[in-house]
Amino acid sequence: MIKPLLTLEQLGKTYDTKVALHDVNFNIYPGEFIALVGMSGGGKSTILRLIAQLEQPTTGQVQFSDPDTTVRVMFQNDRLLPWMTNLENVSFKSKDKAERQRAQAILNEVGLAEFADSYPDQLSGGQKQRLALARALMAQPQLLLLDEPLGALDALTRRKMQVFIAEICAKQQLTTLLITHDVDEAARMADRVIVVKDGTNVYEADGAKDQAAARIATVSERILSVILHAPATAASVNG
Ligand SMILES: Nc1ncnc2c1ncn2[C@@H]1O[C@H](COP(=O)(O)OP(=O)(O)OP(=O)(O)O)[C@@H](O)[C@H]1O
Repeated sequence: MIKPLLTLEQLGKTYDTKVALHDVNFNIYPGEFIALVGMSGGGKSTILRLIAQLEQPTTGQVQFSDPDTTVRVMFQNDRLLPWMTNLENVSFKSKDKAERQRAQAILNEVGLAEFADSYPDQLSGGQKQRLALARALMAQPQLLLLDEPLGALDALTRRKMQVFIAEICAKQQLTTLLITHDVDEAARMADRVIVVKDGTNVYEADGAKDQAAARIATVSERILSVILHAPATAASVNG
């Protein structure tokens, strides 16, 4: 049996009296692309912050099979440094020649070869997100967390970036967790879609990655119906 990269076990988070998460249980396996989808306030970002260890859970745990697993997060707000060139944003101004060459190779990989010496403000929204992705890839993460990375893009650029990111992650067999409000995006990009509702994971569906449009539509419809209608009870967790 394949060992999970990490396990979320009975995970819960309470802020003062507000229960943000309760009874979250799922595994993430090496190489898979998971999407967490659900309505605003459901708890998706809290799950991501607990996985990234930016916060500690109130109950339960996030258990990595290897405690040295490298995790990187890419946010919607691209967090690029405007005073550094695009190459420096990826290499973090490393003095090491091999590191600079690796940064340039990653820039080439994300289609920004000719933008190495310009600055983030000279890039379009989609290009900025490619740069943010390049920066995350530079760390050679075993787990990439994507927190609504495409939310600010226009519809066409967003579609292009969905394909682009899914292809890069598949090519590098990079374990990826995407958070999104967009049910179609989840179905299109992920191997597995987990619906998060009222602070817990209520449903899982196989994604439709690389499949025909009709299948994506069917998967999306099923997920949407769960988001809108299924009660978020413990009995339906993973059901
Ligand atoms: N620091 C905090 N203090 C108090 N409550 C919080 C805090 N962070 C999150 N919450 C609450 O926890 C719940 C889950 O929030 P979370 O941001 O995880 O949801 P989400 O599904 O990611 O929403 P969105 O899609 O809008 O980002 C919400 O009710 C939110 O108000």
